[in-house]
Amino acid sequence: MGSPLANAIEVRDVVKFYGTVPALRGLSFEVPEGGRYALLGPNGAGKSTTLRLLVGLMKPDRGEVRVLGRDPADDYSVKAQMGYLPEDATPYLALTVRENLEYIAALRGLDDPRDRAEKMMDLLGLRKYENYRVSALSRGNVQKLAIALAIIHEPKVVFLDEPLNYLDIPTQEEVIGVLSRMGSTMLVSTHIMSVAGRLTDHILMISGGRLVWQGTFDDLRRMAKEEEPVESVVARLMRSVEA
Ligand SMILES: Nc1ncnc2c1ncn2[C@@H]1O[C@H](COP(=O)(O)OP(=O)(O)OP(=O)(O)O)[C@@H](O)[C@H]1O
Repeated sequence: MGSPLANAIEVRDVVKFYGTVPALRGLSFEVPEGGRYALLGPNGAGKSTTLRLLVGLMKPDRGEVRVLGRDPADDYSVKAQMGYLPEDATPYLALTVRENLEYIAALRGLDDPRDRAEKMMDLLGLRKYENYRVSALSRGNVQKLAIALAIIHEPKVVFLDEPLNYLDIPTQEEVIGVLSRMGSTMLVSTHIMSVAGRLTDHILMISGGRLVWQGTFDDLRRMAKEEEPVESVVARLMRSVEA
């Protein structure tokens, strides 16, 4: 479906209000198939809203969003090809780790939910908690399970909202390894530059509901003055827009 150069994600002139609060004010960007892009911006920039529109939970007030060429709010077949990790995702609290994985694998229509659950537990180091109810897990292990549930069906396009929240450093490395080995198109929302740098190779910087800059990490590094850390280049770009 589509040529190798097709865009997996398209956001065109999108405006979104919550009541009278503007969250997005004419946001546009594209992510090519197989691209690994970060949506980087300060608190309240509109990152989570953008992901909610892209997974079809809401519709834009103006403009359009497309995933694999289709409107995610109207087309259920495209949802089968997407994975979504919301911010602070909570799996079913009364079910065990294994039960959550098998249940979601079954709902996703996968051939062998049990096998798939086994695979995800091994991949994300959840095996020793397989019979724990979610309510008894540490917050970090809840996050790992939520990531496993988002990618259990090997989606073509993955939307991850602050995926490394709550994870300790070794676990972050483990999760970065798992996500990096996936061939999916990936859009990762974060306000932390180092998270963007570990998981993606292209930055979409947003502030105040608009795209303010985009480019690669090399582009950013080239913009750095002598000895200037990349984080400070990002802060400079954000300030230049707010001013
Ligand atoms: N349910 C809501 N009702 C009213 N306003 C909202 C709602 N959700 C978000 N907003 C507002 O919309 C704007 C964008 O919010 P959004 O959560 O998309 O930003 P964000 O970049 O994800 O922020 P954060 O990094 O803090 O999660 C903010 O001004 C926020 O206060």
